[in-house]
Amino acid sequence: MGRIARIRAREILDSRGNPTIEVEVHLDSGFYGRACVPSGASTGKHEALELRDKDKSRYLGKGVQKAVFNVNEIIAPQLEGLDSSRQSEIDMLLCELDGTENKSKLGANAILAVSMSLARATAEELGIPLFAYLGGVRARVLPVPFMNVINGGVHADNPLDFQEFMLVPWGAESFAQALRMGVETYHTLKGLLKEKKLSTSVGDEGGFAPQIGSPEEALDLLLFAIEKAGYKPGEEIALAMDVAASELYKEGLYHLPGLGKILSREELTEYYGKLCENYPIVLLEDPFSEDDPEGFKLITSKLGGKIQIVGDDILVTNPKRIKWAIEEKLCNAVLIKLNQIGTVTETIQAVELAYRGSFRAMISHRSGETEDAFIADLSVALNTGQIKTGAPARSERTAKFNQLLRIEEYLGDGALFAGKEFIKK
Ligand SMILES: O=C(O)[C@@H](CO)OP(=O)(O)O
Ligand SMILES: [Mg+2]
Repeated sequence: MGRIARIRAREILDSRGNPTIEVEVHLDSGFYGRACVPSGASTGKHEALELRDKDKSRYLGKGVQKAVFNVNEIIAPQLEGLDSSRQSEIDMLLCELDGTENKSKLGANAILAVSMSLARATAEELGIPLFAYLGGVRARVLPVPFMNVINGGVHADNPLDFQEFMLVPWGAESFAQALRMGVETYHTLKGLLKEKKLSTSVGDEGGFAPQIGSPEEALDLLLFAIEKAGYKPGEEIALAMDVAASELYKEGLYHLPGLGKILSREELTEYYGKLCENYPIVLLEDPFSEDDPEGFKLITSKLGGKIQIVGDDILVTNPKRIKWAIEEKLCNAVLIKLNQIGTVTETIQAVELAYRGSFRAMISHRSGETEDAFIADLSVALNTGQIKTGAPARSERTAKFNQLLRIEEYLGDGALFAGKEFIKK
């Protein structure tokens, strides 16, 4: 296999106009792989460290020149000459070179960009698609797209307390059909908002950010849009929410200013129970704070038999934390974000661990994204059956949807759309 000849990093921009890192790994055979790293806004405090320069004279302190330097000057000399197909070995070497628990020395952004472009370079050299390189012959499940069409929380400037309201077109026969169902509903929703004289401006992930405060109002709008677009709510298109509750948690209570309420863990659980009775909700992400495992335990005991309870901030794609969540029955699914942990190998390990504990896994984008569609390939490679990558109307999000369309076409009759089976409890 090809040997690593040269590694180059550079500073580019993400979808929020903030700097991020891009890396190219060139092999001696002439093939190369390129990858860009995304960036979160509602980040978990146990995430691997995203290295930023803090030099206020450049990009208001958000530059990533230090991470670029670490790749070009520290990582590259160590990796040059190595066989690029030894992904897990090289990923472990990267962890060793860093030497810290949270990749704070070299930066998880620097390390991940190398890890991802390494995988891509090898796939290029082998002449096979990235998903096939990462997943082999088993990789054939096209995920149900969880489409975040109403944004709130720290991703939007509206009063909605909950961060994401998602369409789940799980009744489709193929990914392409699921995407079309979601897109039609998205455009119908836009018309509906206009009719109601509500704003059609969008949040960070391309979902609308109307000036509404209650989750019920958002969910009603979605139900109405689904029906108006000609689909059956629940049966054909279900709903999901990422509450991102770490952002709402202060001194043991959940502050919901948009709704005009401050709720205890028990009251919030009751509220979720009612929402799930009244709406076809199939998944709740981060319903409680990363600092409130008791809340997670409570809701999983109450609703975990019916719907997916997904841990994002609380688990941060970290195998150790996922193990803890399985043992303690904190939730029954895990959100998977490459940059929360920092290498491709550890991300795959996190998913495998989740499966062994009978957890579901959902591959996810970040609110600050790039044109890189790595996660689309990853979702098929690992047969997760579910992906969330925003609304279908901004290029950094459609890049992932479009890549999934290509993969489905490439797999032909071998493709299997996840549908309800991968989502339903
Ligand atoms: O909370 C989340 O799940 C993500 C992605 O939707 O947001 P962020 O990237 O801001 O952490
Ligand atoms: Mg989340």
